[in-house]
Amino acid sequence: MLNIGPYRFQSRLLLGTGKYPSLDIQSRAVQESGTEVLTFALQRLDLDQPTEESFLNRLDLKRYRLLPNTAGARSADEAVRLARLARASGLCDMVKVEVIGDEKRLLPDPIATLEATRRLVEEEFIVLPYTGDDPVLAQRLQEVGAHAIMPGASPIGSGQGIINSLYLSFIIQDASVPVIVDAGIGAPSDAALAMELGADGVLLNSAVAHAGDPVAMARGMRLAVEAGRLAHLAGRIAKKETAMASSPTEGFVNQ
Ligand SMILES: CC(=O)[C@@H](O)[C@H](O)COP(=O)(O)O
Repeated sequence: MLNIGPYRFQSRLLLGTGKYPSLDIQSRAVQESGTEVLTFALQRLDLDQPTEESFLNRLDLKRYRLLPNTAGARSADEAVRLARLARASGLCDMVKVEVIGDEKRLLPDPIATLEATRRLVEEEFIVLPYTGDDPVLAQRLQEVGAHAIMPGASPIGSGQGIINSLYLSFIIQDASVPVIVDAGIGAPSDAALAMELGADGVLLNSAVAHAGDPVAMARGMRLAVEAGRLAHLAGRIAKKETAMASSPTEGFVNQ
């Protein structure tokens, strides 16, 4: 069970909703993924025209918890404003803080992210900041009350998978809130590795939305997250430098 603030989830896969080839494919991929949490950029929604065709009209929203994100924000002020807008529109009190500080690489601004997180926690939001893979910043975010930490595996949309598994492990080891690896996941093997390292969940979008068959990839990601979690709980074997026969070599009758 994944616990984020007051919310409980069976699925550990959180899914983005941008850039699918069609709304029909998106809604089938969402179902196939088994996700219970859907994230979307608040800036993409026209809150004044809720009847406009959007994924929100296609899905049975009782089955999902919405996680609006502040993508597009370039300062703590903008992120806080977007989060307030989401709450005022009755969307959800859970928010993914995303403040970009490097436009070219879409990397998060650590200082603005920390500031926005602190202010939104004070305003009693359930706050999930998207951050780099810096273990010290992850600690600071927890100190100001973040309900989960979402370190990037690699730049958003890059599909490069986990660049720094060591730092990610440090964040996971020290965390007292859920760690959800967010952004840069390219293939199910990346998602499985994040879970094997001990992450509590994975958030991804591009790897499914841009796949040749998004619906099949959504299923692949679901299975990978489940497999990685099982492997983490089961405990993998240690890596050895030398070979070791996997069949017993003693005690046979012909010896
Ligand atoms: C949808 C969303 O929140 C993205 O900003 C997120 O970070 C996913 O990144 P990928 O598209 O790389 O999976």
